[in-house]
Amino acid sequence: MTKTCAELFQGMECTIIGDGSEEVAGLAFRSDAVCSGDMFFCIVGNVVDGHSFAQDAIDRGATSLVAERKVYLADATDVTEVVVADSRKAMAGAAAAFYDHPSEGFSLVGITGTNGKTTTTYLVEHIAEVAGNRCGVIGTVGNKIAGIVEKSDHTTPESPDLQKLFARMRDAGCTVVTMEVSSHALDLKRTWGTDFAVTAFTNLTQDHLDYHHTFDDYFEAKALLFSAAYPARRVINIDGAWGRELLRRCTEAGDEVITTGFDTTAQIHPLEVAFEATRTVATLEVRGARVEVSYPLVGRFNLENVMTAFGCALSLGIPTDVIVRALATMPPVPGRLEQVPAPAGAPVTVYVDYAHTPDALAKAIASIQALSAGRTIVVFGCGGNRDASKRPIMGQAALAADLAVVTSDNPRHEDPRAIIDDILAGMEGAEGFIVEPDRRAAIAAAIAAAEPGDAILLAGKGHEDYQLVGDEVLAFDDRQVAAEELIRAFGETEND
Ligand SMILES: CC(=O)N[C@H]1[C@@H](OP(=O)(O)OP(=O)(O)OC[C@H]2O[C@@H](n3ccc(=O)[nH]c3=O)[C@H](O)[C@@H]2O)O[C@H](CO)[C@@H](O)[C@@H]1O[C@H](C)C(=O)N[C@@H](C)C(=O)N[C@H](CCC(=O)O)C(=O)O
Ligand SMILES: Nc1ncnc2c1ncn2[C@@H]1O[C@H](COP(=O)(O)OP(=O)(O)OP(=O)(O)O)[C@@H](O)[C@H]1O
Repeated sequence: MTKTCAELFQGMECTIIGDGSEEVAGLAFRSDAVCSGDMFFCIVGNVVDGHSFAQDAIDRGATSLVAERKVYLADATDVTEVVVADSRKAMAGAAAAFYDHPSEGFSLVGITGTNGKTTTTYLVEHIAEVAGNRCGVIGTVGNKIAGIVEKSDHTTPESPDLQKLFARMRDAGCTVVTMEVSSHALDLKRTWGTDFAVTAFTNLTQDHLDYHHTFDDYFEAKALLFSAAYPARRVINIDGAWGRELLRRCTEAGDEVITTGFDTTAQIHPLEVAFEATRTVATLEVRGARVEVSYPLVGRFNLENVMTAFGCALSLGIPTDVIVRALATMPPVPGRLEQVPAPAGAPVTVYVDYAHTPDALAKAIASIQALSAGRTIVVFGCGGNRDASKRPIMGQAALAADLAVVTSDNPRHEDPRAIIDDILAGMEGAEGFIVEPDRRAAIAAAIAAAEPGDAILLAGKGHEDYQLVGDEVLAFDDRQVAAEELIRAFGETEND
């Protein structure tokens, strides 16, 4: 059912210039995407001022404008103009109203943190499904409605796209939706006006300082999800100082909190753990009770994600025995410590992992080392036109492996060799690493350098099946390339 302009802004502080009674057909924030009857939101961006596209939007058929200053109207036109203090907040609020506040129609779990968001959302989805829910998922790998996956452009979509997606999930009968909430999204108010049942924090380590500039600002963006703007039950990993600060704030605010982590004071923490080749078996203390879990994910960091997901599931009211049963059958998460199929008898094991932050790279290398008796070889690079300050730290982290192969990872508009030079600044004094800007050749070099029993970690691209070079999206899938190079090195027959 369509809404009028005035209905979308009911209860919001704004000045409506014009009639306000016409129906709004849709919401647009890009002038070139405007359709007839749309409401166009003028947003002051980091690159351009969206107010300068108001005329363009009207010419394309917009019948109402939302702006932070009066931009368009000569007095007697049939275009309604809504003047607000903050166009992004207004857009998110109007979008929630446009779709009848869909997030109130299911239990929404919002997960934020530098690493582990995707994995934790998948874990919560699986547990909720086993508990009998129909689920929606929103995140980096794609959006899922009751098991059907769609590609996504953003980890957390812009508010009109997000609310539309929520509405589709509500209309499809989803009872639990689990979503990744990026720091960009929180800062840009994409989730404003959304009703969360549970918000969860995984960790905070270096990333995205190209956008947030300082660690404090990065943290404050994440912390918004735990502020009065988003009342919810909280799940907080308290292994790091940032998590403990969040806990302090949430406790002070009187929020209901479940703490998780290796920290023995956490309400959910491990007592004993065995990291096996294809699964992890652990005894957890869960709010004072001993709980045995066994799940087919590997790596120490995944235990952190499992504990966070456990906390989210308890916050949703899912019983412990159902959570334990669900964890036992957890499907793999695409591109997260995923083993590449190898020819029979190939003496090396190759893993693909999405580690593209220094902390993730360090933890992925440590996880591989714990799984493998041989040496660990890491192939990695850093993205172009993204946080350059993390490059030398990634280089340093890679030195934990026995051999590092430095290569390209979505160079975008930067020269791959210049990116590699930034990485090498963190590897000064180290010996024996290989530099190979061509990612396929780098993977081949790692396989050629491997000795029987070695494990190779291809870090950075995970589930991605492309390489971003300039404006081009070139087909490139680490999993496929590694499988081909393994066949080239060791023959044709594949293992199961
Ligand atoms: C850094 C960032 O997030 N930027 C977002 C921001 O862009 P901006 O402030 O630069 O916008 P701008 O280009 O100056 O334009 C200002 C306004 O004019 C409008 N415009 C612009 C040109 C035009 O011809 N017509 C028009 O109407 C734009 O739609 C915009 O509303 O606002 C735009 C929409 O208003 C977003 O599309 C854009 O996301 C860009 C595409 C992006 O790449 N974002 C990434 C970094 C992002 O959000 N990533 C996180 C996850 C990160 C992670 O964890 O890895 C995510 O949640 O996806
Ligand atoms: N709890 C964790 N702590 C540190 N590193 C982790 C953790 N969980 C996953 N990782 C590492 O981060 C990589 C990405 O994991 P995941 O996709 O779950 O995180 P994310 O927060 O969604 O990342 P992004 O925001 O970049 O999509 C994994 O491949 C792994 O290397």
